[in-house]
Amino acid sequence: MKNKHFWDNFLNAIRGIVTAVKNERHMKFHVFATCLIIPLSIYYRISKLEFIAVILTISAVITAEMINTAIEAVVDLATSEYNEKAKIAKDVAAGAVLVSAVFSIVIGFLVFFDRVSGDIIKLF
Ligand SMILES: Nc1ncnc2c1ncn2[C@@H]1O[C@H](COP(=O)(O)OP(=O)(O)OP(=O)(O)O)[C@@H](O)[C@H]1O
Repeated sequence: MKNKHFWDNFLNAIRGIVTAVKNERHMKFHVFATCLIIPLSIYYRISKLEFIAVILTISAVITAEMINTAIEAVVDLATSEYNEKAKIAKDVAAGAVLVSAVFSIVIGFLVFFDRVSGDIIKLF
């Protein structure tokens, strides 16, 4: 019985991820970026610590985007009228995505810029 409960919750969570990817343009971009960054990390043999930073960054961005999506859905469910509290909830949730996205760019720059630019220079 407990196991069934666990699997139901697990499947609901997977469904939540699939729904977010299907419906949210930004989520599609995050998945695309992840599919690019992981092989790039392997190709450049980045250190374990750098990889930890990359993974944490990816999960922070995706998590923030999913929470933002959930908050947008709940706010839209609560009101279709203009509401100052609705505005605060949506703006703050969007702000969380922006914070994580900005730091992901900083981490990406610190980890990959020298390596990628070095390879590009070698090409010419
Ligand atoms: N009910 C509302 N009351 C007040 N302001 C709102 C309301 N709904 C949306 N807004 C404002 O409009 C902005 C955009 O809201 P919207 O729901 O279109 O989300 P979005 O950022 O465009 O996300 P997405 O593109 O993923 O749907 C919000 O950040 C908020 O400032």
